[in-house]
Amino acid sequence: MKSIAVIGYGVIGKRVADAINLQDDMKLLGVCDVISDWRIQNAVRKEYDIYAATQEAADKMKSEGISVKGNMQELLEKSDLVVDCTPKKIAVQNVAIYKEQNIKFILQGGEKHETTGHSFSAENNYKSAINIDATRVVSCNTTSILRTLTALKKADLLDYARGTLLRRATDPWESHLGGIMNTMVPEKDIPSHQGPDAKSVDPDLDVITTAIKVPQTLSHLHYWNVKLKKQASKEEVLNAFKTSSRIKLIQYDQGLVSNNTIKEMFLDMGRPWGDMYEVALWEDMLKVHGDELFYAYVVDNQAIVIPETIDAIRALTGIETDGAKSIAKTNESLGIH
Ligand SMILES: NC(=O)c1ccc[n+]([C@@H]2O[C@H](COP(=O)([O-])OP(=O)(O)OC[C@H]3O[C@@H](n4cnc5c(N)ncnc54)[C@H](O)[C@@H]3O)[C@@H](O)[C@H]2O)c1
Repeated sequence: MKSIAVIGYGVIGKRVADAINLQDDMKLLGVCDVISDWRIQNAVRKEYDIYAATQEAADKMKSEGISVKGNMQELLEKSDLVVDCTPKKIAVQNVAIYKEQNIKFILQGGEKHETTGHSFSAENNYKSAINIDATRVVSCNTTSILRTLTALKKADLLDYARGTLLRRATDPWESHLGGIMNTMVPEKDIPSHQGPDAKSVDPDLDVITTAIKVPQTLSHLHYWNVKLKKQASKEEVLNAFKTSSRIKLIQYDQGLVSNNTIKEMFLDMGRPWGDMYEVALWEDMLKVHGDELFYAYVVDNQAIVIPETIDAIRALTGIETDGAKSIAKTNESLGIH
């Protein structure tokens, strides 16, 4: 049983902590943060051991009646692996501490590939992460790109892919602080960073992305134009996507006509926070025209990297050397069917 620490109990960290807690081959040792408000009270309610990243944070937590188990160093000393879910610029500073402590670590997509030298997407490169010291679970958008293009690649259908990403402006809980309203903000640079980022996992992919920020908070929406290696039928393409357990084919004709209706369905399903770990790809919208393929999907940015992180823990600690088995185990625990 491997002992896992989570540093940063925010949007991603709290979900990763719960997901670790659901596994029978790893143990959540504790969560570490600097906050002392309602956000960390969620961890108190769940009876997680709470560690403070700084002395100042420890004092504040104690003054709020939070029982502090120890400091970050003490948590790391007891752990086999740490998942750092702090914001960018902070995680990168923690890397020196993890290396000094000689502890395996996983960073999230806000960090650069160079920080770990390995980037992870379970269905693509699980094998290359087995027993290594560090990886970066790529961002929500990049994870969706890799899942979909890997499925096409494995079916020997993929020549090249060009995608346009409509990106949510901010996370729901922070929408009082920022985000855009009544406008759309295109990214100046083409390609946007997500296409090149997918190549940090799979350098062979020929993928170019453009991106635009849109005024809503629920999820991202991607439109893709793919050049296939040969003329194919819609059925062949769908069969390729069906080989991924983390792509969910959805029907526009079933009333799933927007990102808010999709979110509502996942809330109805009883998923925590209405989380959608899968890429929701419209089956009836998908079109094949000769050797050209067109499709669109929705990405729940807050949820999609959670199963990936659990698989990355199994790979790095070596508790499962078969990627397919890890994916199946993670899926079962999170209700991905
Ligand atoms: N939010 C998303 O949709 C999303 C999706 C995919 C990947 N990511 C990536 O995940 C990472 C975390 O993002 P997030 O959205 O969860 O951020 P967040 O701001 O919601 O949470 C970060 C947490 O880290 C804590 N923190 C800050 N400084 C700390 C320190 N020194 N020690 C310990 N804890 C500290 C904060 O208090 C907060 O609770 C980033 O790399 C981000 O790019 C985010």
